[in-house]
Amino acid sequence: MKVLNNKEMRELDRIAIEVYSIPGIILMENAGIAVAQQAMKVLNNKPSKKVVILCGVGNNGGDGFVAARHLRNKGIPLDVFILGEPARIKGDARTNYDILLKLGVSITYIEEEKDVTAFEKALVNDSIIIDGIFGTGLHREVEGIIKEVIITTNNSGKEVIAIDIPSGVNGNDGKINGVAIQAAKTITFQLPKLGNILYPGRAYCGELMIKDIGIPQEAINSVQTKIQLITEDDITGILPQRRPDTHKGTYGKAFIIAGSPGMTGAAILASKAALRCGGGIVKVAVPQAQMDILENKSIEAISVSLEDLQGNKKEFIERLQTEDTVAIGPGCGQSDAFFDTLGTVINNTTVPIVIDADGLNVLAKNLNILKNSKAPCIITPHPGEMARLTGLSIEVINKERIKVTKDFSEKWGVITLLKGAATVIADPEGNVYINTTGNPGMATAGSGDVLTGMITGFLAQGISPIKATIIAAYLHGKAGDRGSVKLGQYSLMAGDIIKEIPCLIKEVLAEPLKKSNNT
Ligand SMILES: NC(=O)C1=CN([C@@H]2O[C@H](COP(=O)(O)OP(=O)(O)OC[C@H]3O[C@@H](n4cnc5c(N)ncnc54)[C@H](O)[C@@H]3O)[C@@H](O)[C@H]2O)[C@@H](O)CC1
Ligand SMILES: Nc1ncnc2c1ncn2[C@@H]1O[C@H](COP(=O)(O)OP(=O)(O)O)[C@@H](O)[C@H]1O
Ligand SMILES: [K+]
Repeated sequence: MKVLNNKEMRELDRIAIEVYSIPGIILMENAGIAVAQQAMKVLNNKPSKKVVILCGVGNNGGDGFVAARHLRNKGIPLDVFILGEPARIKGDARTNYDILLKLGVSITYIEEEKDVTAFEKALVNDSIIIDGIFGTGLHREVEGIIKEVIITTNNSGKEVIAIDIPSGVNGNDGKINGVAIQAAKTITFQLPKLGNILYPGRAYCGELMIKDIGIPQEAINSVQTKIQLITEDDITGILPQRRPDTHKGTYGKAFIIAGSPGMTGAAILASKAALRCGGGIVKVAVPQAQMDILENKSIEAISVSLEDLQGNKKEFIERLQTEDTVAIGPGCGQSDAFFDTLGTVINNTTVPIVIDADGLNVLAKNLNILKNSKAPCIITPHPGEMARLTGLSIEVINKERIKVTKDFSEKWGVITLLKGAATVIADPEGNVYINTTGNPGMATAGSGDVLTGMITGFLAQGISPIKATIIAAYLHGKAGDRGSVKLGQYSLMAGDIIKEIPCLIKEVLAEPLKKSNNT
């Protein structure tokens, strides 16, 4: 699903209105109805009902006026507050404002301190607040009386439904323009905005709902953007069904170089995750001393002595050429011998390579070795590893997650998966995919090793590098979400993420199976 910035959303509205002749007032009506319906759902659980609606003077406020009219028709007591000079209400918003005036709806204009007090007084008992102050038109810091109203709203403890995007959140990047409404629910229209998806804005949205307001698919197709949100629909049906006339070779050979003394777990987690994701044969190169532990804990994986490979480069290169994918890095340590091993892999592999963890830490010593690669490379840094690779601070990386990931992919010709909330994936062509599954319970040792194993398992089966990365990121986060529901975020461990993989894969495979059974 496309994710838009403010300008692209305005362009989409323009195309719907001018090219496809859908009157803007219809879009506003649909938007306002969606908000009113959501408010009714929330109110159904409350003994006494009242809605307080905050409206700015733009179209976000216009949506608020429409919601007010529909709630009034349902007999819901209302207080409408307007923030800003009413003379500035124009166009469709003006039409809807005038209707409210004709209906005699109580409207209070918040211009000075005493009006903020009136707003506070309106917040009685089980009232809820609808936030229609600013949407995609926010363009500078929120100050003065509006800032006060937002702070009062946040301190009130009332449930807030935000229209399109919580007021104060910048739709372009999720940053906060001074202060922002903390919503329980946000209803955004047609497509998510970047500010709904990227932190901190995403945290201000509460539960995000994306409602169709009648913009045609043709209009959506014509908006140029390279940024996509990964959704369940994108994942369902991508994984190939298993045909009866196949064998383990059909599902590919994955070679994972992982683990070192004290970190055998990384190799175990990655190999198990690769097998659970359907890789046919998983071989793991670990130091000789780790082979027994690996074989005890991951009985289906084949172990190989890393020292033997490092000692016999010719055999190492021959082995690399028989694999369908190679992953390198989890728990490997940062020795010179390992840096050399990474160079051997990069120089002699033509199948997709996944580089993670210590693979990235040693890669940071000389990124230019990437230039020798004839293989598609996928790198999976967390912000700390990305800082080592780029020389940027972790703070800058987290503030500019999309730009940093995209720039790195374009510069080095790799697929980059920047971990964290939200995970950003970019390819060398400048396409960006944002993943929002996952939770802070996954901030636990080894969960990145599981992700590496998952990507590797999908790659082994011949799924394209970008698709394998996208599917793995989505399912890894979703497995973490399921695990956290069962065990709690405090107690989730990396191994618990692996346990959730089988059911999730069954679910995303189920849809095309049903389809093929029906034909
Ligand atoms: N046809 C359309 O364009 C549609 C737009 N829709 C709604 O319209 C919204 C966008 O409407 P607008 O473009 O009118 O913009 P907004 O309603 O978000 O806000 C613009 C108004 O707020 C003022 N403003 C912006 N930042 C300010 C600040 N920091 N302090 C004080 N005042 C500030 C601007 O000067 C302008 O008057 C969307 O978020 C969505 O809710 C929906 O009705 C669907 C259809
Ligand atoms: N707050 C969070 N929200 C979503 N996902 C998270 C969060 N914290 C961690 N994760 C995910 O957990 C994984 C952690 O990986 P990583 O830091 O490499 O761990 P390790 O090196 O211990 O294996 C990443 O996929 C990351 O996106
Ligand atoms: K809003």
